[in-house]
Amino acid sequence: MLRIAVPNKGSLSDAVTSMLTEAGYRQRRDSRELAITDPENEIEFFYLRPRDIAVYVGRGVLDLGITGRDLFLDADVNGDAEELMPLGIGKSTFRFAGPAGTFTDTEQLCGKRIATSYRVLVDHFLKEQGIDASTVRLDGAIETSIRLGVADAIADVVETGSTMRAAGLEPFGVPLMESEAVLIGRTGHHPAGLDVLQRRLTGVLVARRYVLLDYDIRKDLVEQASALTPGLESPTVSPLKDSEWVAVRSMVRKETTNQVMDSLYDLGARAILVTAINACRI
Ligand SMILES: Nc1ncnc2c1ncn2[C@@H]1O[C@H](COP(=O)(O)OP(=O)(O)OP(=O)(O)O)[C@@H](O)[C@H]1O
Ligand SMILES: O=P(O)(O)OC[C@H]1O[C@H](OP(=O)(O)OP(=O)(O)O)[C@H](O)[C@@H]1O
Ligand SMILES: [Mg+2]
Repeated sequence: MLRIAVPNKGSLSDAVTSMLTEAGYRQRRDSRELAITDPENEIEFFYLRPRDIAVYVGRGVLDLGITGRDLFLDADVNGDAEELMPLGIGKSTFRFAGPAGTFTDTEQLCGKRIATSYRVLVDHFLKEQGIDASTVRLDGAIETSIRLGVADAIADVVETGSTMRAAGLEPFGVPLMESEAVLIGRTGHHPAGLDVLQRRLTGVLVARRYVLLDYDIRKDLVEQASALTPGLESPTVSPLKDSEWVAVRSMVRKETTNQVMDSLYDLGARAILVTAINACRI
């Protein structure tokens, strides 16, 4: 049985649970459940603090885990765990910030105190950049630390940026990293069932990112139309009763759908239909 750790609460929890449900796995109904078994898929889910997940995987106690890339790196498991695939959810940027108008560059952090919940990540970055600053490890509400005099700057997760703005802070310098939820596994280990899990998760990602586009087009325009809708491999072209025309079916990135439809219409395509993809295996 495959044993996998998933976030029990926080920003990643609901998104990861939805993704696993879409991928056909049983998920807990009650947030007090600590673990559940999905016997049909031979997989066991353990609901753990996202910050701890890399530790369980790195020590080989659990086969796999889903956590934030930033949390994974901050757990500092010495290469015992590795990132297997990004999941496109829980996206954030990790940035330095200070009182508006104070800092413009990370070099100005020399000799300053930086508050963060991600001390390993920040210390590593400072060392790499040769910046001699000290870090203050706090659990949360990092933004308040400057006003209370515990730190001069902060390093924290930014999603929309509204928390920082509300605290009168401004991000500065290059971001330390871009994060999102990732599937992690023990380094060099390939447990039975991992391939199926990855195929299913990829299926969810593709179903979320693409739609199916159908349209009719005059046969002599099919090459030009295919250039607009190349699909993942190659569009399906089927004959119509009217031998001058063909029907084309192709997968298209969701966010480009309307532009592609406009271009197809201008080219002469008609009966352009968009259908959502519920599930797929690529
Ligand atoms: N708006 C956000 N706030 C915090 N973390 C976020 C946000 N958006 C995405 N994330 C990601 O979620 C993970 C942090 O989740 P975690 O559960 O540890 O903290 P949290 O969501 O702040 O919850 P809490 O502070 O209540 O424990 C990180 O990988 C982070 O990059
Ligand atoms: O850029 P935003 O969309 O505003 O989101 C980022 C903020 O959300 C998180 O705080 P959280 O609400 O988890 O509180 P915490 O500091 O107690 O963890 C994080 O630590 C940032 O403060
Ligand atoms: Mg938080």
